Amino acid sequence: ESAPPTPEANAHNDSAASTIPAVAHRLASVAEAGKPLKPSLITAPHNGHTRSASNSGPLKSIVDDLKDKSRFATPSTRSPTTEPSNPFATAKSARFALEPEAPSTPRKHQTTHPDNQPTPRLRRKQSTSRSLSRRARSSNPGPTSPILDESADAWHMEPNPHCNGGLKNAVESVADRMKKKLWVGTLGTPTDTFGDDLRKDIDHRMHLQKSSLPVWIPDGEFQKCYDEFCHQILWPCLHYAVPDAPKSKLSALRASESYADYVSVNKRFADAIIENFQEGDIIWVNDYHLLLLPTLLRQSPKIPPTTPIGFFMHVAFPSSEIFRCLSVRKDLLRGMLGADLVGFQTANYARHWRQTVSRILSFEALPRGIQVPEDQDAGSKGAVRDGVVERGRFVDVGVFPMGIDVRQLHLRKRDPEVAEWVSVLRQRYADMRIIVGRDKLDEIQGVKHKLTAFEYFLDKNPSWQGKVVLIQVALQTSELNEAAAGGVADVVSRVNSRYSTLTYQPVVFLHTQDLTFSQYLALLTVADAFIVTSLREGMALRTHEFVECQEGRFRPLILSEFTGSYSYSGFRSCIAINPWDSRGTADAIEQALTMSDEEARSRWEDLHNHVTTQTAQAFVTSFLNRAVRANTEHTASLDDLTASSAAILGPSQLVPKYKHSQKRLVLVDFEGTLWRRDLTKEGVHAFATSGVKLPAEVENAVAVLGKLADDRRNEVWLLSGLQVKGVLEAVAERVPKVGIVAENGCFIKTRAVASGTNASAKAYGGEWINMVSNFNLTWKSACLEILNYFGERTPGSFIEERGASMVWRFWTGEGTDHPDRQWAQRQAAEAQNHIFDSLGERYGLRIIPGRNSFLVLPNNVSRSTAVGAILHPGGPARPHLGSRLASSASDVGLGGSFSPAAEEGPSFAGGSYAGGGGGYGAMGSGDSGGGAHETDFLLAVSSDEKLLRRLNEFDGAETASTSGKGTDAKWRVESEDVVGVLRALPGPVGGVN
Ligand SMILES: O=P(O)(O)OC[C@H]1O[C@H](O[C@H]2O[C@H](CO)[C@@H](O)[C@H](O)[C@H]2O)[C@H](O)[C@@H](O)[C@@H]1O
Repeated sequence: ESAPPTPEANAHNDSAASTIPAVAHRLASVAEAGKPLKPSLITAPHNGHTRSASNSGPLKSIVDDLKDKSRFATPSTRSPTTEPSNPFATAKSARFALEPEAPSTPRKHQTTHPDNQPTPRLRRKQSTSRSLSRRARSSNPGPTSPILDESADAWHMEPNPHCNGGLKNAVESVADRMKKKLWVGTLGTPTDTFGDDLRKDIDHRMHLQKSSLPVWIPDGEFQKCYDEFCHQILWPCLHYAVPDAPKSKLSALRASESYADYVSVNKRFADAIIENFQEGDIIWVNDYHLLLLPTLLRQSPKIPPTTPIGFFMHVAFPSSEIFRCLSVRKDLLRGMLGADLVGFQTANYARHWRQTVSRILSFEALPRGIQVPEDQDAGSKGAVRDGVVERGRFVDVGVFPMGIDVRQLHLRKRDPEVAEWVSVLRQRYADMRIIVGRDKLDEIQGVKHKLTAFEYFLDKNPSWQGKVVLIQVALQTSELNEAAAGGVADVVSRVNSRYSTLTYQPVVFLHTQDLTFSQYLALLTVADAFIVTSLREGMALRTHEFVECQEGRFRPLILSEFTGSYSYSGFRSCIAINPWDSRGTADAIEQALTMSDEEARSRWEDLHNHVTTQTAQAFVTSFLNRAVRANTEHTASLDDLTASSAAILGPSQLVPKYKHSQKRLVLVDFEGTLWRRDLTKEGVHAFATSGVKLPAEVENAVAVLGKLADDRRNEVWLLSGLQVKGVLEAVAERVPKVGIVAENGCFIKTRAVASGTNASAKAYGGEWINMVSNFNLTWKSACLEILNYFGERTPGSFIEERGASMVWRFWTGEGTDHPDRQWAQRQAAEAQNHIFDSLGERYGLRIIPGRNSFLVLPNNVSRSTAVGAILHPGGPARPHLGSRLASSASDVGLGGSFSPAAEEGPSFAGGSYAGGGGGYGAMGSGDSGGGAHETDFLLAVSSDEKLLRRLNEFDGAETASTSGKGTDAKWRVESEDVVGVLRALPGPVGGVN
């Protein structure tokens, strides 16, 4: 994949030392001295290499192959040897001839063919796949043995064309803002024979000169990890090719062996990073080669939880239906979940990943990320209660489109050498149109599809024969991948044999190593169209480069709909193609070649607008900022947790403060805390109808709440996931002064209070407010249908239908290892998938998986949003406004500035209960007719850790967790003790109660 250049770094073949890059960015204050570093690849000392990872011999260049084939297949149509197909080869001699008049720019920017390098043939061998290059050198002494370095140094560095140049350039583009950084990666050359002294020397120089930390990996292990597991299993799968497709050369057994090496490589990276870790580092792990690394790092006691870890996936991510074919699917996903932030190139890839995690690991997938339950998180234990995940770690998921460093490319294309080659190319193809493509030579990038379509185009349009040339630049990949792409050479050969003449060759097939970056930029500049036919691709930055180079010409881009680039609106102004449709692609070629300048320019402007706004700089800064923010949010409460393991709450901790407070807010969970429900079908249904008699346990608890609510200094709220009808209705009747949150925030019953200061004053409030009245609830019938279907297959399961939400209880028996439970759990996962797929996005639903049940409810509604509404001055849950809002809720949305659509409602932050202003005194104003005091006592007893964490933001809040496990709350309390603690709070002194 091509990428923008930097003055010292050639974009498409120059990249960081890391061939598997993980980046630890040190944002320490020490400024990096000197110029930006030139990316490097270490080459082996010529006499020290005996690696035998493979004995297959050097990879034969496909160009050579092609030339051989063409020679035999099309003798009559070959261009004369004096005019080779490579335009640069021809032009080069012309250029040399012109040199006295047009002095050539020294090749200081040129990294593909530094002047001091060996022959191109040898260089091509060096530039094959990282591990294949090792093979080439190890098994073939003589012409293909390691580069003989005659300089004083025993070894030297050179660029690696297979690295992610886009990433390297992106990071360098913000070098001025990133004071210190360290690239962590592999060397891209066999290293088994390197002795200790050499390794130390390399470590030292890489660190000093390249800010790089080499990870030493045995050759065989690297080869299996990279060429086998990464390229034969993961890469195809991530690009929608099922791993066990017949074309895959790896048996299942080999795949699992190579996975062991993948694990090992990831561990070596983890060890290297951990050993070199410095307090304050941000760790940025890049791409699919290192999926396990985030969790390996997160589990290390040497990496503090406050270290931001970001993971970015440069390549595509498929639908869960494809990913689930991987035998190690769970391990890979868990590996990624160690990050604070997981980033993707497009919203679709991000969505696929969230769905895959939800389906395969059964974790809650929210629009903003993944909730990892505590018992699934590294090293912690806990439970999910009544369908609500109480505690765990949150992993943010975001979309960060990779871009190019437009500024640098702009500078680079002004290089006189580029202009020189532009003029050479114009002469060379004076009467012809040029279509350019640049791809990695594996099946996924669809080179064969492109060539087939081009052949079809020439066939269908004889008038274009002799007038258009396709210049295809190819980046070699591993032997196996190239085999999979098999047939490219044949198609080139066939097209050339069909349409070549003495002076015309329709397809010019070049390797990246056959041309310099200046030449490539010149090609992009003179191109009449650029064509990408990837069957699937993460982004495709070469499209960005083409657009930038077309400033002034504005010729069109022919782009596969299956690239990341295409998913951005600016890129919709390309000529879109389905690469599998040769006919359609041929039509697109014709459209591109005949497009009016006016139309082409208008399309180009849209494309260019994207390229110049979604830049490399924007990519790096937004990713790192979000990773830091995510970590800050995730660990804010952990600080408290680690500092104080919550003590047991008893009345003595509350009474003094309570006694001396005037405005109090008490929030208490209902089921699971005040009421231990019978969760059998009979037990649940017995209390879900109107007119139920409250169980004694509940009667007792609500009497205590009622008494508290009688104190006019107190505002008491019951928090529940249950529907209104049934028990909550009865509670509301029994204790009208207690406010109630039902269905996790879908409904709120305001407190019934008196408006004046004496007992005869008129009571108001006490209405049920529908907080989701603007949500379309028609999803419920479709959801019921799905659940009924799965219910029939899951003995003992039943549905708990509520007003705006629904619970499927798939297991009510004992034990977690029961085979029937395992079956039920699988059915539950399937049911969730169906609901999520068919209804999730359409209706804005979320699914919260529990241990034996799952809950389906509207997005962005939770106990936290409900408490936001309670705290919000003048909000829908304020008694004095309740009546008005009850009737007009659907007109005004969800109440003034408060809106549950803001995911978790209004921020509670602010350090006082008053929230954003107006004073939490509004809470008391219902009773007092307008008190201006702020609440000075807040007690929350809950198992909802998210809620407790948010309430902790208020100074002096007394938060108590009933979850029975690790908590961020200030206190712990057993559910059965809650009523006792509340009862011990002193009754009112004076007043009207
Ligand atoms: O060949 P690999 O070492 O396995 O690496 C995979 C490819 O990574 C880079 O491309 C990916 O990232 C680009 C920048 O974000 C993106 O534009 C592209 O679509 C991705 O596939 C690298 O540039 C390629 O050369 C590698 O093949």
